[in-house]
Amino acid sequence: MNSPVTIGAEALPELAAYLFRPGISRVFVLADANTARLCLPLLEPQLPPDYFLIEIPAGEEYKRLSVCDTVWCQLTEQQADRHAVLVNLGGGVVTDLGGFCAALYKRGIGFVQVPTTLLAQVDASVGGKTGIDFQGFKNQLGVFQEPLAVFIEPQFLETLDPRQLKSGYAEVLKHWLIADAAAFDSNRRLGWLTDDWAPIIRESIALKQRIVAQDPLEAGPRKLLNFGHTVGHALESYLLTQPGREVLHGEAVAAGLVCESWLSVQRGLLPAEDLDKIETFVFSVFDRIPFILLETEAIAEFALQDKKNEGATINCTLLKGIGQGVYDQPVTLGEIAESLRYYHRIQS
Ligand SMILES: NC(=O)c1ccc[n+]([C@@H]2O[C@H](COP(=O)([O-])OP(=O)(O)OC[C@H]3O[C@@H](n4cnc5c(N)ncnc54)[C@H](O)[C@@H]3O)[C@@H](O)[C@H]2O)c1
Ligand SMILES: O=C(O)C(=O)C[C@@H](O)[C@H](O)[C@H](O)COP(=O)(O)O
Ligand SMILES: [Zn+2]
Repeated sequence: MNSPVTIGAEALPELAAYLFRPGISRVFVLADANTARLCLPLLEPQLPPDYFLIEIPAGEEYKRLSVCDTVWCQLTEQQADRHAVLVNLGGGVVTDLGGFCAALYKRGIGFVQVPTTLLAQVDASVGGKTGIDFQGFKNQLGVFQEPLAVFIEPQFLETLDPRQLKSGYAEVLKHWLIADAAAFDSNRRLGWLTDDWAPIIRESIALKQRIVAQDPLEAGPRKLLNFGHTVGHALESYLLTQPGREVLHGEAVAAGLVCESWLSVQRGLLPAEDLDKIETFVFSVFDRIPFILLETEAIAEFALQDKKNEGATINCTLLKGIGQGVYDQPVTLGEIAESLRYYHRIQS
């Protein structure tokens, strides 16, 4: 069942009411260095006075096991019991890692998500995927565990870097491509920037929750939400191994949307003019990610660890039209590399 989500100015007051309920022994807040500084001041008046802050460093490189160790150590030192609640205040790194830590601590304590990036507000905070990166592979360790509730205050986005806003927009675009052709069409005319994110957040969350409700453990239709991620995660993971060339999750997903749309055309599923519309929209928002042709095979190899795969078969989510995703489409390593070469060609 989907967790309850509150979006808007009422979100933080509702969180306060939630945390003051009887039965919660202590409130722990997990934040990264940036959200502790920039977002905690807005949240703090809503927290019980004896809350305990656990602060971790910011960035994807810290979505890793050693950081979970420090979180579990602090929970243990503070004698957190099973009735403690962890409030994850941050972007997708904090909501993924915090959810994972909460799910494992004493076999599971409750957690709530307070997402502070656009990416986490439209995607990462809902649906119950939690996890960390391992051995260079994205989200290699994780569990499905729904939060107790999600509280979304769009005001947090006011301090967010525009590059991070764009990164979140890639997941919004993904949602439209798999299931909402009308939104894709109207927004490609309007452009990506807005000063009112609330309606976009509301619609994205509703669309994601509809899909998750059908298939919470990703045995079938939830794979639609992974469109762009077979190639996107491969590119993101490869570039994480290249100091100074790291890209944001959403930036890699945006490239993945183009590559996997191209694969959809190659399969005869998507008309070429739709690929053209998708590319035009993507490149109106995102810069091209630079890599050289010699790197395409090494990037593609990361797709061998994709979680949708079955044995040696790489299963991709593709499009059979704008707004119509289709999952479990086998593709070869060679085709993935070819899609990256296509992306490289349109870069130059
Ligand atoms: N679980 C899921 O369903 C799901 C979905 C999509 C992405 N993800 C994961 O989410 C992660 C990416 O999340 P992200 O893009 O939010 O990155 P992030 O958590 O690293 O946040 C991006 C940066 O913004 C800073 N920040 C956060 N909120 C801020 C604010 N309000 N003002 C100023 N700075 C702020 C952070 O400190 C960080 O430096 C990836 O690891 C990805 O795999 C998970
Ligand atoms: O919620 C989902 O399902 C998704 O696939 C959403 C993705 O945007 C997200 O990046 C997710 O973490 C990817 O999961 P993974 O199973 O491919 O690691
Ligand atoms: Zn994603």
